Amino acid sequence: MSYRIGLVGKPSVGKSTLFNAATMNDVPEGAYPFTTIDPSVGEAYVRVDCAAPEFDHSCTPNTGYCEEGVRFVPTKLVDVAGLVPGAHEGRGLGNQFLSDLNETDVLVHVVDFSGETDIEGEATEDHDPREDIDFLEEELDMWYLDILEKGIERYRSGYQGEDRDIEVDLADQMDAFGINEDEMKQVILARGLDLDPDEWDETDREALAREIRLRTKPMVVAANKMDKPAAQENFEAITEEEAYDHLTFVPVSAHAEKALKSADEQGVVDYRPGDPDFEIVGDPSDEQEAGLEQIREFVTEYERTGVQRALETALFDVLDAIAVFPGAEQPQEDGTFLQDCFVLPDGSTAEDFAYFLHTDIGEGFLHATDVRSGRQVAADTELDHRDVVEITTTN
Ligand SMILES: Nc1nc2c(ncn2[C@@H]2O[C@H](COP(=O)(O)OP(=O)(O)OP(=O)(O)O)[C@@H](O)[C@H]2O)c(=O)[nH]1
Repeated sequence: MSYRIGLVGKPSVGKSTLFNAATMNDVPEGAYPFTTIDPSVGEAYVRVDCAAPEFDHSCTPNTGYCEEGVRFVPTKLVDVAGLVPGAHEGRGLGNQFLSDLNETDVLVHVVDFSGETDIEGEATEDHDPREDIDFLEEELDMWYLDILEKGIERYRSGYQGEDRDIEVDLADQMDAFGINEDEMKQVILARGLDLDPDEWDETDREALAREIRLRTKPMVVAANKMDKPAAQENFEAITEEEAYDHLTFVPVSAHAEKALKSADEQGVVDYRPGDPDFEIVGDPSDEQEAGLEQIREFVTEYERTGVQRALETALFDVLDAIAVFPGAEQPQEDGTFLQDCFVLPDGSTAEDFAYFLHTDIGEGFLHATDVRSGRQVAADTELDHRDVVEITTTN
């Protein structure tokens, strides 16, 4: 499997700029693990510190690429179009939008923090970005609530037989969100509720829907247009507020990332995507140089342009996924080394990893070796981010 990061946002917030910047990559031909004719799905990369230098070898990536010790691991970026606010007029989110959302593992909500686009995406001044953040969350919660209510009806109708447990019917109904019975039960009990929906009032049902949404559709807010002073002010204020503690914010200038990647392609700068700085190596015009220096000020202050960081935060912080290298201490006979780096769910064990590589490897699993320490690792040991693991099988 490959993770899918969904990019959402109302019109004119810079979603296309961010999508293009993240997927505009000068990678060697044949480095693409998947080709797609769907323009809304692009290949982006997440950065992982390569393990190869620790073994004094260079890696030979099968997919993605490696630049000076940083591995760029492919991930899918999906432009989920169709977030057109209007639900305040009772329109709600479109079905296509919702079904596309279902196919993503984590969301990056692009919000124009400069306040220069109104809720419909038209140019304005002093628009409050909180409205956009709240809007998407509330709409998602209503969507979840709708499905939760259907699950409750299903339980009440006794459709699945008399002795069904509520968590079973709810988990069945909400299957597409990837929540199982145990997790459903946990959510209900954590809210201090009985396992009987007749005891729940509307507030309880709304709270359950929200909790399930937060667990199954985690989100990063990409605070875009942070190169503008108004955006910076909004960012400072909003990220301080308790009401937004449950969200992860990343300051972004999609503009800056795109400009740096273009300048890098033109040979004007040397820039590795996601780095906190760049070097001017070509011969820019005065105007271009002034623009680049402005960008430098921004990336220095905010440490990076934020485009890479938004994607990495989504996978590695919000989803808590881990990147694992299958490998051995020495290069293969053909000279290849650490060809792969896979992104796996949080909590993956050595055995899960074996099955991930191939069913035969999973079925023949004997033991795993942590290549750094040379120690054997049991089947049920949870792996860590950046582990290098060799699997030994019976066949
Ligand atoms: N200052 C600034 N402007 C940006 C940034 N990112 C995008 N923009 C500008 O914002 C406007 C909208 O950007 P788009 O990328 O077209 O926005 P979108 O969200 O894809 O809009 P639609 O295509 O209408 O859905 C353009 O004029 C961009 O140049 C940024 O980081 N900083």
